[in-house]
Amino acid sequence: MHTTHYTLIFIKTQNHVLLGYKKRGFGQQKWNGFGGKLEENETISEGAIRELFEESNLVVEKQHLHYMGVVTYDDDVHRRIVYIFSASQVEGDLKESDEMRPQWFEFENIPYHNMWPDSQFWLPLVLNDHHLQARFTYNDYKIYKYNVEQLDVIPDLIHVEA
Ligand SMILES: Nc1nc2c([nH]c(=O)n2[C@H]2C[C@H](O)[C@@H](COP(=O)(O)OP(=O)(O)OP(=O)(O)O)O2)c(=O)[nH]1
Repeated sequence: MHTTHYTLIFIKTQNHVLLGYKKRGFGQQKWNGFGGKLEENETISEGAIRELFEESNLVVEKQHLHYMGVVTYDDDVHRRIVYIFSASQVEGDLKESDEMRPQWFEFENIPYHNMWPDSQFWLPLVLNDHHLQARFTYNDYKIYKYNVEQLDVIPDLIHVEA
C-alpha cells in the first residue's frame, strides 16, 4: 500500500480554534487545521511549521509546537499518516492564502458538518489538550470503521526529533 505523511496543526486559545477553509485541491470546500504533505528534506515539526506559514502567514516557533498524536487514514489503495499538532503562541499577521481562508471558531461552534467526517471524533480531544492515536478506514468517502484512543503519555515524536 502507498503511504503518504502529512502534518496538521490547530492554533487555539482557551475557547477558540483557528480553522482554514480549503479553497482548492484535496479536501476543498472543507474546514480543517493547516497542514500538508511532508517534504523529504524536513523533520515532521519543520513540515508543520512550514505548512502553517504557507497557508496562513503565521509563524510558530518549535518550542511552542505541541505534538498531540497521530491519525491514520486507510482506503483501498492508500495510507495517509497525519501528525497532529497544536499551538497557542504564534507570531505574524494572519492572512488568507491561495489555498486557505482562515477563521476563528468558538469551541461550541466548530463546523463539523463541513469538515472531514472523522474530525468530530478526535478534534475535541486536541482542543482539550489530550494526546491521541486514531485510525480510520474510509470506503467511498465514508467512514467504514474507526478507533480513537486518548493517550495518557505524550507520544513518541518529540523524543525522535529532540
Ligand atoms: N481531518 C482530516 N484531515 C485530513 C484527512 N486526509 C488528509 O489528508 N487530511 C489533512 C492532512 C493535511 O493536513 C491536509 C491535506 O494536505 P494537502 O493535500 O493540502 O497537502 P499539500 O498542501 O502538501 O498539497 P499539495 O500542495 O500537494 O496540493 O489534510 C482526513 O481524512 N481527515
